[in-house]
Amino acid sequence: MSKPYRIGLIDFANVAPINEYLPESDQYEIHRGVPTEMNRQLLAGEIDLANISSFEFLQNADLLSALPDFSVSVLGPVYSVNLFHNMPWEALQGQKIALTTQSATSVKLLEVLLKLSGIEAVLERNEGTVQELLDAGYAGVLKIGDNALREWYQLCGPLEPYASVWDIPSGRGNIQVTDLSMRWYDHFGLPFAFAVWAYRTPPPPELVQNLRKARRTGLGELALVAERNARKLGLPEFIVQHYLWNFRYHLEKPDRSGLLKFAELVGVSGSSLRFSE
Ligand SMILES: C=C(O[C@@H]1C=C(C(=O)O)C=C[C@H]1O)C(=O)O
Repeated sequence: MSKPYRIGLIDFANVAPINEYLPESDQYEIHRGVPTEMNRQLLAGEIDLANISSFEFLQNADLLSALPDFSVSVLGPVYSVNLFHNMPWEALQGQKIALTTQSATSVKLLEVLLKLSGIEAVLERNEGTVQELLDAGYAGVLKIGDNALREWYQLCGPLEPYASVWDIPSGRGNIQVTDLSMRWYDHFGLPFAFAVWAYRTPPPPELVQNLRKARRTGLGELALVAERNARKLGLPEFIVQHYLWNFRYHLEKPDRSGLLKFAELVGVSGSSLRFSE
């Protein structure tokens, strides 16, 4: 019997509406991890297809193709890709910023956004809570995924279930939160695509169909997905529900335009990108 196809899934709540509904099959084997682990494993050939950082896809366009209709994108705020900083954005010039080790895309996005403001900061990988890292002398801390969402709510919450989005605070005390995809939107008016589903070996059609079915079921049952993940994260259900319904999972034309803009800014030619199944 030939080796089963290996798929890598990021175990963040933002992909739970797809991942929690992907059935087991003897056609494929499931691996799980944070984005940087999935990026590495896909490039090392340890897995065949994975939900990976869009920046890694751009950088390895010669090796990778992406499924044409899957992404983790947002238009405006994402709530889970946050720079927490204890001085104004403009004052970050020359300051130290701690970067999560889980991210490739968001680290590059931060670099792009700082550069657009003419800011050169000292970027270093370092893990810890936002408070620990600020106490250690960093002026900014970049977090993504579940940790970022939790730290954001800890700082900016509690919120009333029926509060207007316009009333969400963007920080507390001396800590401000810059939501990177919101800042991207302010610059370009485009969605930002954080992740795509990329592969080296074309996937069995059954897997692609199962991913599409999983997404449809998961989005249809979003309240249940939110309830389970809220429990896991220790957050109110309405927060996780709002977080999840805000994502754009289909890599539609606006998301591709955002991805192409990002490609241009990081010096990758859009025509080198392959989207097929
Ligand atoms: C929106 C997010 O997107 C994630 C961010 C990634 C990155 O920065 O490399 C990779 C995969 C995405 O799922 C998030 O996890 O908060």
